[in-house]
Amino acid sequence: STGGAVATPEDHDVEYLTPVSIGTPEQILNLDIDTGSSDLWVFSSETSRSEVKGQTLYDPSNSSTAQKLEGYTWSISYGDGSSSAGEVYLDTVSIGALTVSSQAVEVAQKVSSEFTSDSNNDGLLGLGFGSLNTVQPNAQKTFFDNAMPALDSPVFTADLKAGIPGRYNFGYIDPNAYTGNITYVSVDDSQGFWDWTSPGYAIGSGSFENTTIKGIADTGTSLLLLPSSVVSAYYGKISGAKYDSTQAGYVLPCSPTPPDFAFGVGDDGAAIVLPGKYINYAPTGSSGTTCFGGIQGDSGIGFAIFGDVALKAAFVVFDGGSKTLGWASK
Ligand SMILES: CCNC(=O)c1c(-c2ccccc2)csc1NC(=O)CNCCc1c[nH]c2ccccc12
Repeated sequence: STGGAVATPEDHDVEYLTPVSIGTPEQILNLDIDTGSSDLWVFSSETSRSEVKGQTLYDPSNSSTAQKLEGYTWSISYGDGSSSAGEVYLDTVSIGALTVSSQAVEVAQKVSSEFTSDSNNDGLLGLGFGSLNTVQPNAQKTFFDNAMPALDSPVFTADLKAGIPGRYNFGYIDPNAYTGNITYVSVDDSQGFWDWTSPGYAIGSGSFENTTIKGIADTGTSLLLLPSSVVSAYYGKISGAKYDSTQAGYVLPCSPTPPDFAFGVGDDGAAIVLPGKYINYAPTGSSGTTCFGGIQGDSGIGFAIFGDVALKAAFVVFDGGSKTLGWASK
C-alpha cells in the first residue's frame, strides 16, 4: 500500500498542515506532521473549552470505530515550553489512501497557550521513533510504525516547499519530486530522533568548511538551529546582521538578499543549498526592513535541528527499514 497528502504552509512557513482522516464516519483534522516527536494528539471534544480557539475537534463519541483505552493517559512538553495532555482512544486513521485501522489517537484535555492561539492547527502527528511516545502505562506506536508492514516500501518522504503546498508520501519515492541523486546517510535512533551527521557547510560562494554537525531532521521545528560557530560565521558575512537580545535571536536587513547557505550530506561532496531568501524568515517590525533569521543557534539543545527552513530546500526520504535518511535537491 501507499498513501500521502498535501502539506500546506502557514504564515512564514512556521508549520505545515496536512489533512488527516480520523474515525467512522471520517472526521478530517489538519495536523502538523512532526518527525521530531512521536505522539499523535488532537484537539477534541474533551479539550477544555477555554483552550480552544477555532480548531476542529475530534469527537470519539461520533465515531463508531473509536475504542477508549481505559486508564491510559499522555502528557508531552516541547523544548519551546509548549505542552498538552489527555486520554487515549484507538481509531481508524488515514492519510490519503493509506489507512491504519487501530491507531492510538491521543485526545487533548488541556493544551498550552501556544497551541490554543494556533487556530488552524488541530494537533500533531508524530513520526519520530516509538521510544519518544508519552502514553502511559504502555507506549503506543506511531502511524508510520503501524503502517510500515503494509507499505510497498518502508519509507515516507517529506517534500516541503517555500510558501506553497508540498507533500508527505508513504510507501514510495516519487522520482519526479527531486533532481539528481538521493544521498543516504545513517541515522542514530537512540534518542528517538532522526538523528544524522552533516560533514559541514558553505556560505554563499565560499569554500566548504569541514566540521561535524550532528542534528535531527525535524518537520515540527520551524527554523534551522545550528552550532553557534556556524551561525556567527554566517551572520558575520552580512553587514547589519546582529544578535538582538529582545528578539532572542539574530536579525538581519531583509535587503539585500542574504548569502545562500549549504549543508553537506554524505562523504561524496553532496550538499543541500538554502537560497538566501529562506534566511529572511519573517519581518520583525512594521517597517519590513529588518528580518528575523531563519538560521539560529542550537545552544542548550545538545544537537542541531534541521527544521522546516532547511527541509523545504530538499526532498527527504525517512527510511524506517534501513534507518537511514535520504537527501536530494529539487
Ligand atoms: C521548537 C520546537 N522544537 C523543539 O522544542 C525541539 C527541541 C528543543 C529542545 C530545547 C530547546 C529548543 C528546542 C529539541 S527536538 C525539538 N523538536 C520538537 O519538539 C518537534 N515537535 C515540535 C512540536 C511543537 C512545539 N511547539 C509547537 C507549536 C506549533 C506547532 C508545533 C509545535
